[in-house]
Amino acid sequence: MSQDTMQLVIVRHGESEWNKLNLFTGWTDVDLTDTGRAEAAAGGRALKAEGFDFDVCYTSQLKRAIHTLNIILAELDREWLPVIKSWKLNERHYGALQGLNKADAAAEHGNEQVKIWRRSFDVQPPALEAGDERDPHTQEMYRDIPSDELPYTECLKDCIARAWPYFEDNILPEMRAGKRVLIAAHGNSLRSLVMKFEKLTPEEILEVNIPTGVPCVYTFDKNMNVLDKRYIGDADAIAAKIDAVANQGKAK
Ligand SMILES: O=C(O)[C@H](O)COP(=O)(O)O
Repeated sequence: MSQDTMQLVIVRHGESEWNKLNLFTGWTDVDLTDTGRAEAAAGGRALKAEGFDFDVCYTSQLKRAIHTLNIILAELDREWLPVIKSWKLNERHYGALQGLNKADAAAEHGNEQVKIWRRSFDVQPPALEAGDERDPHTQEMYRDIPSDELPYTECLKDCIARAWPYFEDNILPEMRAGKRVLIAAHGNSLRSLVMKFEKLTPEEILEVNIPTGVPCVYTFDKNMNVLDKRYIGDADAIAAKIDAVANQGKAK
């Protein structure tokens, strides 16, 4: 990397148990499926084949992202790298939709409503009731997080409001210092970063879907303008995966 450019690799976790069942997941802490583990391993091998190396890694507090990162690091023989976990990179909180089937929700509420819940910039899904068993305020995982920072639901705008300052305050300084950074996170926490990286409008981000387990490399100039963006892997297979994500919210 020349001193004038900065490189960042982002990867969405591989297929999770709830991706497979097509359930709204959000902060539900489900694991990867065998397919998801295989996707992560393939992503790691693709990075290795292209000669990528990293100095520091970031992920969320959710095991599907953590395990994806671990599998990639194993493929790269870099399990010793520092890994920083933050809830600020968690998936967008899907509120009371968490646990519902996306296609069933579309059959009940219509494809358009489900697309708004999934992809709109500033429409929140219905919120959890305080004390619901899914309420992060009651979960051990978040016991150190100030209660007023934890959500009951989030739209993309809310997710950006926590993920972007985290990126600017913690990750960007490492990139500016010349560190090669890998982020393993989630469909919508990564869409939050992508919207800011690519300066997309709310209309443009609506059509962005991120495939599972495929590393995406960004090259920035020192003012964080994107010079290049590319997914690593077979273009047709990646396009099919992106389509599959977009179609998850359609009635069968
Ligand atoms: O939280 C979820 O259900 C997924 O991780 C992302 O879902 P989406 O593509 O429906 O937003």
